[in-house]
Amino acid sequence: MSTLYEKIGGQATIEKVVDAFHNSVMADNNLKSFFAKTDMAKQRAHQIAFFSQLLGGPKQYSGRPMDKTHTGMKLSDQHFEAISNYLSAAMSTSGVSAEDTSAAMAKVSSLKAAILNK
Ligand code: HEM
Repeated sequence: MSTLYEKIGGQATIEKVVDAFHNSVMADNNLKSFFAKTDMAKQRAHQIAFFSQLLGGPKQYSGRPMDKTHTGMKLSDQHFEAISNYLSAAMSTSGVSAEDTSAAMAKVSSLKAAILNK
């Protein structure tokens, strides 16, 4: 059975998704300040590895776990929603089908409690 990672086009699609996602986040005045001190090249590599792994691709993520990464950011439901919406839109514009996008977003939603540290 093919994984979601394979279905959407593997690494190449995930790279496109992460680039479109980062462009949207960094153009949003309510979100970009969170990343003021972030090395975005490293962030890009970690996001690509993280999403690949989350969707059943190679286990190559070497960053921190989601709760530790987002500790102290005082994130709200609205922040999570805004980021999720950009991610979902980035998948659509990168050619991921509606069905695969919603399956991927279900996996992202399952991380909500850890990311919000709740
Ligand atoms: C929607 C689900 C989210 C996922 C799947 C996610 C995933 C990640 C990943 C994989 C990293 C890299 C960790 C590392 O390099 O060790 C990261 C870092 C980061 N995330 Fe998220 N994140 C999410 C939501 C959010 C939200 C809502 C915010 C704030 C609005 C946010 C802000 C950040 C920041 C600022 C960093 C970089 C921290 C640093 O510079 O060290 N994330 N995230």
